[in-house]
Amino acid sequence: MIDEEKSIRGPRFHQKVKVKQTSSSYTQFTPPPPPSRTLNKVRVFAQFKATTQTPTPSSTTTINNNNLNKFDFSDPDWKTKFQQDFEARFSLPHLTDIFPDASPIPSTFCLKMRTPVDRDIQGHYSSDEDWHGYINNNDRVLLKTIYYSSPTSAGAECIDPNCTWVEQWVHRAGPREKIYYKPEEVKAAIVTCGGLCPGLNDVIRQIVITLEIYGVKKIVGIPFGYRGFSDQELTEVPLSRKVVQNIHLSGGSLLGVSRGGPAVSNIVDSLEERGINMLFVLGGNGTHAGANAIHNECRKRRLKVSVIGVPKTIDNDILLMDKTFGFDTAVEEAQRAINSAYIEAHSAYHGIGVVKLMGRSSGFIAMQSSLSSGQVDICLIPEVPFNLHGPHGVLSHLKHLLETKGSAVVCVAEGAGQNLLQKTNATDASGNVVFGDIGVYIQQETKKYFKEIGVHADVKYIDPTYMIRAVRANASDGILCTVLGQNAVHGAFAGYSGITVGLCNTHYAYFPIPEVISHPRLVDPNSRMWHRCLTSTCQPDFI
Ligand SMILES: Nc1ncnc2c1ncn2[C@@H]1O[C@H](COP(=O)(O)OP(=O)(O)O)[C@@H](O)[C@H]1O
Ligand SMILES: O=P(O)(O)OC[C@H]1O[C@](O)(COP(=O)(O)O)[C@@H](O)[C@@H]1O
Ligand SMILES: [Mg+2]
Repeated sequence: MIDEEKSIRGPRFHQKVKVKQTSSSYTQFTPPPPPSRTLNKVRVFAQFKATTQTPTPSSTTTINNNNLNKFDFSDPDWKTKFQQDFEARFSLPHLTDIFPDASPIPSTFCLKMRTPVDRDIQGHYSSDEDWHGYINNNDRVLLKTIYYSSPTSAGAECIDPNCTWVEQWVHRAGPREKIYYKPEEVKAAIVTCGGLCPGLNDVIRQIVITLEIYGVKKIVGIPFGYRGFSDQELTEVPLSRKVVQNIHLSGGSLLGVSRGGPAVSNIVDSLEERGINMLFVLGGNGTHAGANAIHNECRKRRLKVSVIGVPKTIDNDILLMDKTFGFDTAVEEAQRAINSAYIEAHSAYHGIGVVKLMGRSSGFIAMQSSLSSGQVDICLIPEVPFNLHGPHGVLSHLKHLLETKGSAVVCVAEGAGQNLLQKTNATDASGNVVFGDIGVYIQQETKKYFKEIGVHADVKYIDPTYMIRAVRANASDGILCTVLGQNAVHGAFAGYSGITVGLCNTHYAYFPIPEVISHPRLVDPNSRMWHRCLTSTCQPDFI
């Protein structure tokens, strides 16, 4: 709906344009006709409903309650309404939402660049050849791929109480044939926020390389997270392929990281002053909340700026993605600590090894590391409550393990069992609650317990958290970082903003930021993966 005229203020975009008030509908997606298998599934539901009573969700059923309260599942049209709502929620904010007259140009991104002679006068590569390597704006990726025939199926993620099959499509990431920025008018900035994570340098490197392939000359790094936008002593870091060529060979971030920082309005002031019109933000939940706020502020000020997130969280706590970069590396590196704890415990008389791994509210690293190592007897995560003391507590099980196996290994996520510790009431500069040290607590309580019952126990505690976070990305994360970095640049040139990029059922997709950070992604205690972990450790419930 075009209904008003406003003046655009922006780093390099001053003109009068007509403005859309709604932020949706950059392209209208018509879902493809359902394949025959889908039709079969619908028939299965029909049979199911006809021959059985409506199943009630059991304790093993996950009903996604995000946005579901507004649907009346007795309405025969609820599925259509759900899909329409889903499509609106996952439509990607685009520059044309506020600049409907912005006209795209043919992409300058081309893979046919054999020799420098192929470049035009400004160093671009010609893309007027008949090349079919582009993503169509209507391409989609299926978000959920399992059809659960019953809400009682293990790990079932259901929308309605019958667990009806509903296709949920998200936007496919990649280079578009038409782009909304002239490379010579782009000043791109990269910022890395929050804590460290393996792979940050790989993503920075790929963003720079891809920007250069589009023909961008002005690329800078903002030092030390959002703080770099306001701290006068911190100056922009000029970036080029030459600068970033080897940075992925070491961990950390070339640009530095930080928590806390200036208000969003100050960050956007700084973007305007610096003439930045593409901002690539690497960070977790908090950083993405900031990126989305920056995107909204840019829209409010009518700036032609693309803000693109790349999810960075070693905790793997971003919604809807197969995994985030750095997580794989963390799991791999954690093996060294778990193995050391095992060797120590196994070599001692009545040895107990305790390893603490990162995971503020999500126990993915602890769960996957325990599964992978096969050396862990007790895995404790924030999502699953446990008692230390009492007949069903962890300590009593440790006693049993010493009696039966002679040694034991405990792997605990940092956010687990916080209810057992005194609250610190402290927060870090970003507002995250500072946790008590559950690893130290378990070590102390274990020593105390075995002393009290007069049983010898040799307890060794390993906290490898910062050693894990600082390593360079492994090969698998290296690939993930590479593709995410490239897709971030493609998303910006395609004219999107307020989006992030992630791996979705082995494909790469763009998501509107709010959809992936509404809450941290958690381990589902009813999921197959957690059940597999329990099968592997043979641990009982500790409640
Ligand atoms: N809700 C928010 N709105 C705007 N900025 C935020 C918000 N939450 C966090 N930030 C900023 O994002 C940055 C990183 O946040 P933090 O929680 O430390 O790490 P992460 O992004 O890894 O979760 C910090 O500079 C912080 O000030
Ligand atoms: O000591 P720091 O830098 O605050 O980092 C500790 C935090 O970093 C993390 O590993 C990841 O946190 P972020 O995703 O917010 O960077 C958490 O598990 C942990 O609580
Ligand atoms: Mg966080």
